[in-house]
Amino acid sequence: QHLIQVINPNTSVAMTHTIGEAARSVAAPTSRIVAVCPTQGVESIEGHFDEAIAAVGVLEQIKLGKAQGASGHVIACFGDPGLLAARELATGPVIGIAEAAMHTATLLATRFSIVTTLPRTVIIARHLLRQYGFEHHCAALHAIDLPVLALEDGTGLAQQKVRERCIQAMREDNSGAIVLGCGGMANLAQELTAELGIPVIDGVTAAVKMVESLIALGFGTSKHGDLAYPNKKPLSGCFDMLS
Ligand SMILES: O=C(O)C[C@H]1NC(=O)NC1=O
Repeated sequence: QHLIQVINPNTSVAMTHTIGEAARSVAAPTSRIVAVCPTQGVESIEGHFDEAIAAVGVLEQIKLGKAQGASGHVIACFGDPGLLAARELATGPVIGIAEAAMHTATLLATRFSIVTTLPRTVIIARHLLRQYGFEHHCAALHAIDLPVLALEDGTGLAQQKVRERCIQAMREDNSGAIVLGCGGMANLAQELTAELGIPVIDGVTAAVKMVESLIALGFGTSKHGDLAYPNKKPLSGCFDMLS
């Protein structure tokens, strides 16, 4: 059995549950999924400020996951906050849900669209497309213009908006696939794929399978170069927990 730690970088317990359930729904019998979120931080991540705060919580969870024997880690927020810092700390593979969903989309279609929450998250997704080299693969980005936690408010409004935006994207963008741009949308992908007849990709499930593949191939995060373990030095104040 391999323990795979799935980290929801925001502190929403409801979203952590949604993410954990999605991860378990695709996990191999040889995988044990543990879904966690930071003990302190921000309840939803909707910009660079939130991502900076969340990144510290991600690092704390990576450290805890390593101590529990995790073979790999998923960062289950569409901004992939703290991804490279987490890779320095980790021994096993660390996959962000944005990169996982984007990579998966490029294996299934020549162009994909992204449906996410807020307009400002669309801009951050553009930064990620550039960082990961997928700018030319992404036909368009759409926002449902609702806050992240609307996905957990129980009204179903956000889920309906995601569905409408996906249908619109399929009609207008000439994309062969759609990427869901929020960890809280993880439980929508399967139904939307069946209804729309094109791959609607959630990064949580995609990342879990990628981590499993890398573990099965015998790969961990490279420790040669800039993802080597951090240089040892004293960490003061609240950062002592990362020592
Ligand atoms: O920015 C977003 O919409 C997505 C991102 N925020 C968050 O708290 N979890 C996420 O996946």
